[in-house]
Amino acid sequence: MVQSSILGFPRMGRLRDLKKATEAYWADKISRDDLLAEGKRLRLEHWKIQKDAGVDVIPSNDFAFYDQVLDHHQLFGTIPERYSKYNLNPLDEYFAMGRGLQKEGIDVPSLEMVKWFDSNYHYVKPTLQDNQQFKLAAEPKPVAEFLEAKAAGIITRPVILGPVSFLTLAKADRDQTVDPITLLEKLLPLYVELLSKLKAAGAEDVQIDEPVLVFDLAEKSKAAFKPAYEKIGALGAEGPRITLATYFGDIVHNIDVLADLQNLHSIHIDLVRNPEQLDTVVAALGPKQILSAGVVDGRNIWKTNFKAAIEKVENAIQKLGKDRVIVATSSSLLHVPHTLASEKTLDAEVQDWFSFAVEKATEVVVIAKAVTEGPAAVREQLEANAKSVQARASSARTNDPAVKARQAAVTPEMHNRKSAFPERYAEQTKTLKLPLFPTTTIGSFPQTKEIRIQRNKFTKGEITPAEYEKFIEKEIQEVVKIQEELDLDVFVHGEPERNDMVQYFGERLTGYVFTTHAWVQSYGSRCVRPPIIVGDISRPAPMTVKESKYAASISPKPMKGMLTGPITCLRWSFPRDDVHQSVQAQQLALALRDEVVDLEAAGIAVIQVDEPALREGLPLRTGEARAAYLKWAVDSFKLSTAGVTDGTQIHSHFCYSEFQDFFYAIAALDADVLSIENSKSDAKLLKVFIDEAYPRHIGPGVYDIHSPRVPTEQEIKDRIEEMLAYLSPSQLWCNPDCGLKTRGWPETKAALTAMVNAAKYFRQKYSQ
Ligand SMILES: Nc1nc2c(c(=O)[nH]1)N[C@@H](CNc1ccc(C(=O)N[C@@H](CCC(=O)N[C@@H](CCC(=O)N[C@@H](CCC(=O)O)C(=O)O)C(=O)O)C(=O)O)cc1)CN2
Ligand code: MET
Ligand SMILES: [Zn+2]
Repeated sequence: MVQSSILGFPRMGRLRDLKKATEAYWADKISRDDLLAEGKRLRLEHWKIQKDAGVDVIPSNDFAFYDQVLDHHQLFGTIPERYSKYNLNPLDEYFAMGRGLQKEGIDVPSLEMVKWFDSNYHYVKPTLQDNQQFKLAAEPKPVAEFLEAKAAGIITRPVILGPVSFLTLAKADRDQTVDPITLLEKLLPLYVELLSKLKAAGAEDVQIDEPVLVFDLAEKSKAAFKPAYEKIGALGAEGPRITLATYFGDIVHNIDVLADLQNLHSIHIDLVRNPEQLDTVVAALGPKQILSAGVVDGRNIWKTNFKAAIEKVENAIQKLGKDRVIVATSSSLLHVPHTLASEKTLDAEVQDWFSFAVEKATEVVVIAKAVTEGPAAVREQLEANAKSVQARASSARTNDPAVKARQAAVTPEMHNRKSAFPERYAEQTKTLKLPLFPTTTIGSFPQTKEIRIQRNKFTKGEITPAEYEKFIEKEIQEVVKIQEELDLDVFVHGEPERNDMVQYFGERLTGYVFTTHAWVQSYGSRCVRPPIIVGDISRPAPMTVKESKYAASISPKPMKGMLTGPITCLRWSFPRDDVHQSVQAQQLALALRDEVVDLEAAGIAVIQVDEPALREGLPLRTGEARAAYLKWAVDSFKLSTAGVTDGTQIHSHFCYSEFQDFFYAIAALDADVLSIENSKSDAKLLKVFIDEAYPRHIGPGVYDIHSPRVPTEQEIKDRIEEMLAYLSPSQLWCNPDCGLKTRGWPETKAALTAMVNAAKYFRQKYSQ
């Protein structure tokens, strides 16, 4: 019998229950026991959903209160001393690492958070010491959660991050020099101990994720697989059967590693992203090894094409036999929303094209049944599926001849500004007249409860568009006044009208549909509701001009217009899977180009086009694919921004990624001013500016906005001082790491006051 399996389930709950409980706990509105109980309730509910759907292999330990990678810090006893020294209870210590803590004499920033592979999920980077010791937690979470499920009558397959991935994704702590992979020998006994404990608790199977196998691995990481899995495999019958899971790419370039993994029970591969790897991987399996075939997409919301998925699985069965193949999701379902059943406002035509986590659970079961018992056993489901796949392929929604015609008319010149930076800058200074170390913010100001309540009322029709507009104007007045008081140099309107920087644009563009409950975890308690691209994209009307124009009309200082760039709109949406992403990006770029030109015409002389997702779209492996991506991605940004005159200053913004090895691409965008997250990634990034001899203006973030912690003026001065070792005073801007929407007002004002004071200090110093 061919089994069905899921690699991980979204943990927020149907109505973002985990987010609500976690934030209530942080606000001291519920107790620790309440939060722990809510976590337990959600885990149970999610196991039951999968069990009721008929899924054979159900994951556990895929749950986390903040991030599943961060969990391993407590699991392995690698909590940096700056957190452990307070002897907090484990939950608070865990949140302190995730989001920092500033309370009752405690003042500690969070650990660094970065993108999880090429997704919009963020993990907390394991951070290790030169003299790192490891110690398995007394009650390891994977064991506890396995037992919890078992007590409810559900036998699960616990998931843990593998040792090679844990160490490869880790970094040395600030001021430490250790290369984490060299700690393998010390770490391995903990895996052995944990696996024995899991086995003793009754776990027959464990999923060990080694997603780094899809990278071009450094030799040291690659060589670590052999000793790691020899040791783990040596447990034999004393340990559980191991499924080694890879996803988000193929493992063909690392196929020789499989020879060292022959004592593992099964190997999971992503056959949605890279179906062509099947033959190579099958050929490299040991004689008894099982293939876990990831054929149901864990990263997108399109209904699985059963016919195509069944063909892939049948292909594997032909070579391996029915008892050596498992049907699985391509990756964890963490990246898709909970259930389509919550969507009450989607057009029926498109609703039938989608499948979220709950629906995907049924999909793996149907596919497994089809290949086990034959198609007749699930005839009805197969017929219904073929019908929706066909309906989507032939829908008039997907094809807009006017958009196609406009794309055909794009010329190379449309990608370039009229003059080079020095001439542009000369024009810009005529109108802008900025001081040295100009201060600005990244766009959003706190999205207060009041803003969300008013927007909610507006969405529900409880207040009129005019009333909502009036409310937004009042908010803009407020942030303009505050920016005046803070004495910032380039103002923003604060983005109060935006629910999210991508969703907002999705809601205003033709070719998109959007949802009401389709939330996906982005980091910690924060979620996004990615809009869905279903057809060709165009802009029926200006999207941001009204608010920017209003803000400029009441502000004495330059007002920065604020847009989300084409690549970020694409990456943070659920994209189409029927046309290449470069086509979708160009359509977005053309829509945004019109918006940029309209903003300029409305008198907005500084326009920021955010592209924080540019880096995450970079193919995970080096080589030709990367060059091809960068060509169309950079072109899309340039196409969206190059319609303006020299005197209009184009800014762009980057955050949430490691940029050291990517700065050349950001430089290629030819933006006049960049703001780039820097405050947690040490001086590595700064060094690049010298290496690249970066010629334009730049504001590396001077403080971390992900934490409620307020930086001191001295800290900010130290940051700027550090930057001045790499950049000249005339090119440096002063700004936070990212937008302030997730922050409260008191900490925002305090932090910006410190920032403005620090900028003034250097302005004074360098103007003498
Ligand atoms: N798409 C996207 N990806 C991104 C980022 C980003 O800004 N956008 N930033 C980076 C980090 N990720 C982030 C992701 C989310 C949030 C964030 O603040 N999310 C909000 C939700 C934002 C939102 O869409 N809010 C809506 C809906 C708000 C809401 O919850 N409404 C309530 C009702 C209103 C109420 O009583 O609060 C409901 O629907 O139940 C709005 O403002 O209108 C949250 O989780 O709290 C921040 C950063 C990288 N990736
Ligand atoms: N302009 C946006 C903001 O300030 C940029 C955010 S990047 C994730 O929120
Ligand atoms: Zn940002």
